[in-house]
Amino acid sequence: METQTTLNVHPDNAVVWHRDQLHLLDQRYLPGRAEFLALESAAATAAAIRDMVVRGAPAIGIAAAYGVVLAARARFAEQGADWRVAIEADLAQLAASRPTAVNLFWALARMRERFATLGGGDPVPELLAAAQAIHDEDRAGNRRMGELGAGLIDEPTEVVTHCNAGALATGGYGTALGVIRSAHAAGRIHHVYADETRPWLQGTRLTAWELAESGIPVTVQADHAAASLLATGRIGWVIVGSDRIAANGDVANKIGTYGLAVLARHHGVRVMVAAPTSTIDLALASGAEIPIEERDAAEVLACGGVQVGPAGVGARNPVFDVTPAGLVDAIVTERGVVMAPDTDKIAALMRGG
Ligand SMILES: CSC[C@H]1O[C@H](OP(=O)(O)O)[C@H](O)[C@@H]1O
Repeated sequence: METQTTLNVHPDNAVVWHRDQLHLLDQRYLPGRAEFLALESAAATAAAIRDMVVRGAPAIGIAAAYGVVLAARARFAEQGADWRVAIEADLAQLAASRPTAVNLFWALARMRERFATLGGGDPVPELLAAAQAIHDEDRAGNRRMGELGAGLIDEPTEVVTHCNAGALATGGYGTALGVIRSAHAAGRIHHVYADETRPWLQGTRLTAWELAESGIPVTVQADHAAASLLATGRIGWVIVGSDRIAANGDVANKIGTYGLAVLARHHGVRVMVAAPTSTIDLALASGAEIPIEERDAAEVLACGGVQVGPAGVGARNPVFDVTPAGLVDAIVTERGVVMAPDTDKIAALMRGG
């Protein structure tokens, strides 16, 4: 883990442990306003995840892991050797922050597993090492996914992406944008069309910023413009991330992904989902069991923080949907690629087969 000497605003620095504090690049206002929030408690970390200061499945898990370190420091100071009992309330608060990204629960479970291995002294040094290992593994895995995903793109093409599955959503480099970065470097992607991704505009604000910073040609489009673009035949792949993948390969991702996948199949465009194996939830047989977060209706009735809908009108705001495995051509993970995913193939991947 590189030691952060300065908090420089960069997509790879969405989550930074710096001078014994957790620093989050506030993604609610990027790219216009770039500032870090410094957090010193699990409660503040849970609030930051809930309020989408930090967002993106792996980044949420990494932030929560550092939130456990903050909790352990406070509980050990208060309770001494009894910190393990008191900290459970903090883990529950972190687990309640957002329901869909399974990486949150995976990271909390991995941190809790370390509790049993610790002695009676200060748990912070070893728990900090555990959180940094989660962070470093995620960043390294994204590089590997980038190589594997780029290898699926057999000729130079243009692609569509949805939401932000970039460095900002992960420990660095990105999942879907990691594939795009690696494929662009290999000369296999020469243009990216980024869906704006209403209502939170992760595409317009975050993906466009990341790709522009990386020197990758990017064009933002209204979400519904993807259909006629796919009809042109110019697009080789739709490349997206994921928040939770069920045991049969069904994929939960940002709202709109399912419709994009239906359109892609209709127009013969392949769909690639890039996600670390920490996003795969073998406990869920299918996507029907994935909890889908509903956020405040006000997010739909506003744009860029400005109310645009009439007062008194209701709105629905599911922020994820589920794409059936049958519409996914490839799931790319750090352990390998699953083509035409199904339960047996996912199980073999997770066994290391
Ligand atoms: C690399 S996971 C990115 C994933 O998370 C996003 O959701 P949110 O911005 O609400 O956290 C979106 O589903 C991305 O594909």
